[in-house]
Amino acid sequence: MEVIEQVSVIRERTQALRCNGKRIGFVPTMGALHEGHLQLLRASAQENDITVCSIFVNPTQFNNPDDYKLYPRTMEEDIAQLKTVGCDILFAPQAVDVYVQQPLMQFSFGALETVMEGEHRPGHFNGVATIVGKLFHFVQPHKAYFGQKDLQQVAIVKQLVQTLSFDLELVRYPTIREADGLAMSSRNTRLDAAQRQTATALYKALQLAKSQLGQKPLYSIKATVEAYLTDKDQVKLEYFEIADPDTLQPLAVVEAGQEVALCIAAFVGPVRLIDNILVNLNGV
Ligand SMILES: Nc1ncnc2c1ncn2[C@@H]1O[C@H](COP(=O)(O)OP(=O)(O)OP(=O)(O)O)[C@@H](O)[C@H]1O
Ligand SMILES: CC(C)(CO)[C@@H](O)C(=O)[O-]
Ligand code: BAL
Repeated sequence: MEVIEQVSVIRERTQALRCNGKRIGFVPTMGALHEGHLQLLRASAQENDITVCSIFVNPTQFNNPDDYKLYPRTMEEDIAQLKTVGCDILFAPQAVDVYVQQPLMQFSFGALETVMEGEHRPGHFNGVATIVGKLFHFVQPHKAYFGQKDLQQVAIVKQLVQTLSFDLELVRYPTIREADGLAMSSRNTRLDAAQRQTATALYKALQLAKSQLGQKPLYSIKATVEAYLTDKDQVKLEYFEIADPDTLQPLAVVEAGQEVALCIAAFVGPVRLIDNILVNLNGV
């Protein structure tokens, strides 16, 4: 596996690969790799000639300085893992090389950025769109892979691709979970043993809500989830929403045949986690 740090080098490398007719798959990450990332990489390796992974803890998408400072960084282990999943190129740039031009461009994603992650993490999606746009220019992929765990991020990136006419295919890959249901996330490593145990409450809350969909009104389901999590030590719910899976707008009612996204964000101790499931309301 080739490791490239410089923007000018990755540009030249991927440009040459494209000219030679190679199809490039791309998995952008912030490192501290886990099985969720590895599955995206395996899918890319299977579906493309060349797989590029980026590792960059992007400062502009963090709204909380402690979250940025404490974000896990495990480059040596990451490199070892990447070699096992058919990754051809690791792009691991420095912030000074990525952010030469200031100030940042301001994006507008309309209603998509006023709810959930957009509402609770001011500036987050502007930072995500900025770095993802830059990475797409640097890597020039044919196909880019994102996880459903960050469902709203996928919708933002889809809009970015459409608005700026990037010529690539987006893949939304299902969420990979631990055996007890907790969505894999790099931030899970910041949980202590008790918090790790408690963190399963997020997925359980989603399952509880799912079991009531079609049986109870949505406001009552939301109240049930809030009550369930209020009882849990060290858990502070930020939001639970029942939303349209494409627009991410909260729904007031659901209809038979509709697909809905159940989305949650909560602090477990000092660590903010998110999760979601998609539910198809067949026969409701
Ligand atoms: N459990 C998972 N299953 C599938 N894809 C995932 C999972 N976790 C992360 N991804 C995806 O991997 C890509 C890189 O994510 P990132 O590096 O932020 O990891 P992360 O585990 O989501 O970390 P954190 O949530 O702590 O920021 C994103 O597209 C993300 O949605
Ligand atoms: C897409 C991404 C790599 C941009 O920094 C990040 O938001 C992530 O890891 O989900
Ligand atoms: N995995 C999404 C990136 C973030 O939390 O900043």
